Amino acid sequence: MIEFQRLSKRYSDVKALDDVSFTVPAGSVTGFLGPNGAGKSTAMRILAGLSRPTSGSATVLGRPYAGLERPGYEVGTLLDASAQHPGRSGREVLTLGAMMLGLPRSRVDDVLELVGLTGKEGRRAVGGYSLGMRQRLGIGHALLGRPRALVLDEPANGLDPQGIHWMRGLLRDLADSGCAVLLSSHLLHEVEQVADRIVMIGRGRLLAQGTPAELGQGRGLEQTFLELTAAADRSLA
Ligand SMILES: Nc1ncnc2c1ncn2[C@@H]1O[C@H](COP(=O)(O)OP(=O)(O)OP(=O)(O)O)[C@@H](O)[C@H]1O
Repeated sequence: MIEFQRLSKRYSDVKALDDVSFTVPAGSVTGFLGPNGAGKSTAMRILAGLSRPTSGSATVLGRPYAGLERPGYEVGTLLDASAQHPGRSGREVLTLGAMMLGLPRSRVDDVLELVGLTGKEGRRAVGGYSLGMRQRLGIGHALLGRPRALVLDEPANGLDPQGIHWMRGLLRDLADSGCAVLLSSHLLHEVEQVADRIVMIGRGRLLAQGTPAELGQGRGLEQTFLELTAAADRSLA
C-alpha cells in the first residue's frame, strides 16, 4: 500500500503540494490526474525519496523510502523515461539494475520479453530509442525486483496505441496479483479505462477521489476534471 498523509511541499513562494492525503491500496490501479504544475511529479518524487516534504509523509508499506529495507523489491519507480545514459544499451541498463538487486541475468531476459523489447532492440544504445521504447525500458527497470508497489509518472507518453493497450493489460495483471499501482497521466480516457480509483489534484490541492464512475457522475471524467481544475484556479487567482 502507498500512502500520502497531509503531504505539503513548498518551493520558496510556490506551494507545490498543500496538505494532500490519499491511499493507493494493494491490488489496485490508482490514476493520478492533474493539469500541468498540479504537483503530481512532486508527490511521486517525494515518495521515491528524491525530494523531502515540507511537512507530512509519503510511505510505501508503512515506511518512507529511506526506511525501506529492500527498496527495489518493495517499490518500482519510473519518473523520467529519458533519465538513462544514452550510451548504454537497454540490456546494460537492466543488467546494472539486476546486479544492484542481486538478481540473476535471466531476469534481464524475462523483463525484456515482458516489456516487448526484442533481443536486437535490447542491444541498441538507449540514445537511439524512441520515447515509447524508453518508456518500455523504464517500466521494465521498475519491475526488475517484482515490487509490491509501482509508481509511474506519465508512462503512456510516447506509447503508440498498441503500446498503450499493452501497458493497460500489464498494469491490470500487476494489480490483480496484489501490486499497488500509482499512475500519473494527462490522458483522461486512458486512465479511465485502467484505473480502479482516480485521484485528482490541482494547484497542489486534492480536488476529488473515487472510482471513475463516481467522479464521472454520468457526464464523463473530462467534464468533472475541467470543472474542478477551473474552480481550483479561480480559488487561487
Ligand atoms: N525544483 C523545483 N523548484 C521550484 N519549483 C518547482 C520545482 N519542482 C516543481 N516546482 C513547482 O511545483 C509545482 C508542481 O510541479 P510538478 O512538476 O509536481 O507538477 P506536475 O503535476 O507533475 O506537472 P506536469 O503535469 O506538467 O508534469 C509547479 O508550480 C512547479 O513549477
